[in-house]
This record gives sequence, C-alpha cells and structure tokens, in this order.
Amino acid sequence: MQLANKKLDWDEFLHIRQEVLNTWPTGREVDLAEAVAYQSGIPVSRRFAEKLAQAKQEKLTLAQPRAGVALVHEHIELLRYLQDEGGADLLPTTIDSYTRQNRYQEAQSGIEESRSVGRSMLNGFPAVNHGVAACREVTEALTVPVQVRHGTPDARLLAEITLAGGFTAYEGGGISYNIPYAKDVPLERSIRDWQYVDRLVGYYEEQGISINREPFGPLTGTLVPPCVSHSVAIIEALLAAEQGVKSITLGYGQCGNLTQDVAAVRSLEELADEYLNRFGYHNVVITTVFHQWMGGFPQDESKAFGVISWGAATAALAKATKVIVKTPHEALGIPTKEANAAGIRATKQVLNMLKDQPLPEFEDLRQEKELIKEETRSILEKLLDFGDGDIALGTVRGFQAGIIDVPFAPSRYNAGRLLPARDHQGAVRLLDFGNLPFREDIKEIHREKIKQRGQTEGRDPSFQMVIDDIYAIGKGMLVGKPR
Ligand SMILES: CC[C@H]1O[C@@H](n2cnc3c(N)ncnc32)[C@H](O)[C@@H]1O
Repeated sequence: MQLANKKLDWDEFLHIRQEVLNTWPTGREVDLAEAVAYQSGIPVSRRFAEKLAQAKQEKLTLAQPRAGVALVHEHIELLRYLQDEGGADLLPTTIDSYTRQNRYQEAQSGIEESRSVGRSMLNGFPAVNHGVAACREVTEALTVPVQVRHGTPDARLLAEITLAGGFTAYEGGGISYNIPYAKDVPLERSIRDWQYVDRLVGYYEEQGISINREPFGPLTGTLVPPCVSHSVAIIEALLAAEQGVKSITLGYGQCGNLTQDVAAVRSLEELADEYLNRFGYHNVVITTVFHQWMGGFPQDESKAFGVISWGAATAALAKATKVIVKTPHEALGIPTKEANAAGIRATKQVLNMLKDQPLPEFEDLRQEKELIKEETRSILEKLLDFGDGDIALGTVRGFQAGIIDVPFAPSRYNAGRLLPARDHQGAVRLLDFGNLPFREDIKEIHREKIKQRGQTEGRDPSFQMVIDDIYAIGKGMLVGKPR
C-alpha cells in the first residue's frame, strides 16, 4: 500500500507485531495488556510527559544527560549517580550501537565480554538483549523519569520491550534516526517502521498511558541550519500525532549564536502549534529540547565546561523545556559517571542563575525568528505539494529532489548539496542552497551576511569557511576565522 500519513489500522499493526516480536527471543516477554497494567502503576513522579508538561507550565528548563553502559547493575549505578550526585531532572538510557542496527547477536557478545573483563564493552545499554524484567529493574531503581535514547532506523522491537519495561519516553523518528545515522536505509521503510512505533505509543495513550515522544532534533549536529532541523521536527510531529501520540518534545541542536539559537527554539514551538492545529491535531502537548553543542568539542576540560555552560545559558534564555547536557569528556569518548555528573551540575548552576531573567524579544531576535519561520514554511509547503497534501509521501519525494537536505548526512537518500557556513556573528547561514525552495530575498540575506564575514576576514566566501567552522569550537572559537 502506498506510503501515507494515515493512522495504522490496529489489525494490521497486530499482524506486523507478530513478526517484530519474533526477531529476538526477548520479544516473547512482551504482553501488551500486562505492559499497560504495569505502566499504569508507575507513579506520576516517574512519568516523563507529566514532568515535561509541568516544566512548560512553570517556564522551567530541565536538565537531562546521555548515559548507557552494557550491564544492568552498572547501568543502574550510573543512572543513580547522575540522579543523586548530578542532580539530573530527567534520565536517559542510551542504547548501544549494535542494538541500534538490530545486531542483537553482537550485542550479546558485548554483554558477555563486559562480564568477563569487568567493564562496559558496549557504548550503551543493550535493552533488547536484557529484556523486559531487566528494564523494569532499571526504571524501578530510580526516582526521576527515564527515556530511551538511541539512533535506530528500525526501533520497533526496542520500543515494545522498553515501553513494557517501564520507560516513559522514547526518542527518535523515521527521518531523524535514519538520514543522520544510516547509509542505506530507504526513507520509506524507516518512516513506516516509525509509524509502527508511534502507533504503539498511540495505543498506550488510548489506554490512558501517556508516553513522550522526542524526534531527534540535531540530526548530524554539524552546522545544521534551523530551517532544516525544524522541517524534520515538524514532519515527525505530524507523523506521530496522526498515530495518536499526545506528548511531543521537539528538538534543536545549538549552533552557537545566541540570537539565532533563541529564535530557533521559540520559532520551533510556534511552527509546531501552527502545523499541528492546521492538520487538526488539537490536543497534543508540545515541549522543546535544546541540545548543547553537538559538534567537535575542545579536549581541555575547562574549555569544555565553557561550551557546556554556554549551551545551558542559551537553553535557559530560550526557555526550552529541557536541555541535553554534554560532558567535559566529550572530545575523549564515553564519559565517566563523575564527568557526566559534573556536566549536569555546571548546567544546573547556570539554569538556576538565569531562570528569573527573561530575555525580551529585541528586534534582531524577532527578525531571526521570522526568517526561520519563512524558510521552514517554504520547505514544508513544497513537501506538501510533492505529496499531493500528504507529508509522508511528500517527504520521501522531497528528499529525492533535495527540497529538504541535511548537511553532512551519510544517507544515500539525502541529496547532500547544502553548504552551511557561519556569518561574521557566528550564525549558521547557507553558502550553497542546494535545491532548497527559498525565495530570492531570503537567499540574498544569507549571501549578504556571509559576504560581510568575508570582508571582515579579508577573504572571499568559500568552502574553506565551512571547514574552518567545523573545527572552530574544538579550537576554542565559534567562527572559523583564518589564522
Ligand atoms: C548523540 C551523540 C552524543 O551522545 C553521547 N553519547 C553517546 N553514547 C553515550 C553514552 N553511552 N554515555 C554518555 N554519552 C553518550 C556522545 O557523547 C555524543 O555527544
């Protein structure tokens, strides 16, 4: 049947489900009626959607780290430490790379190797292999809500097991966990597989159990213009809402210029409300998540804390509902629990100092917000044209035509023709627009700002600016000025 943004028929869902649950032995542990009963017994203090809704109402920004290790008790110890010593308001369980590619046999080997060498030999928690009971051991050991964070194009079994396992939030989407994470997964397939995930969440919602869904905002995390990540976020919100998801957190990866980043967070929520209401999804609670800088980090831990604190400050001033925290070990690899907790404490220090300091909407901020909204609408309206009104179909066709294009993405289904570069104030602009459907006046704004940068640096705008910008923050700067 042709791809469409239509709620999955329940009987068809159940038919697919048999195949999904049989892809690994632990799938047989999932009993949906029992899982709903278990979820309904989780206290509201450990429910993601409710905690996010409350933070939105109180205009607070919550802090959440990333974290995951191979073995159950070590993972519990890690999460407890981040909760108690780090002060995390929300917790993750970051899933390992084998599980993200459905390579459960290799995840199993990683578990056994971790047991024999006495340290984590996986870069995350292999939830599918551990199964439902182990997931419940993890979530019951904590006092704050826990979310599954990963990067999985086919995340159906992982969703079945972790939601039955008491996790109350689930990250990802059919575009955001394919294009930046995979080389050769057809977009149509990952969108369909994520319609299954969202239909499962919709089923829990129909039973009165709210599960929060968070499309992955930053995408490749490297100079991604707000209009591109916003377009993906809005598309995945529409796809999720159609399946019955009611709690959606839309994300954006910090670029580094305060005006652009605050404009990005505020425009994201406004665009989400605009498009969800236009398509008749009126009772969805939208929150926002700001990801601290996702690109290359300085090795020096003091400089890394500078980057972390700047991300915390921007999240607070933007009034994002939550901020995803980095660690001073970012440039080195998987952080120790101490380094991870330190990143959270630094972040919360800044959030607390800024929570009563509203940032007024000054003229440049208002203009930047309007620019981002115009650019995002240009992309989304063209995608809807391509899909004859259907955003799922339009997205697949739009990626083929480069109407939407994610810079530096590995997927062969991405055109890869965009060239972003910073302007002289560090905002991310476009040097090459690829096939983005922008009006000439919008393109002129980008050209003018990059030209100004060239003049201040005494060089013509070129690809070298892109390269310099990619390394700049790791070298202690924001704009990659020539030496
Ligand atoms: C989206 C990529 C980000 O997730 C972070 N990350 C991935 N796996 C883990 C992990 N197991 N523990 C802590 N942070 C992690 C990584 O540092 C990177 O910044």
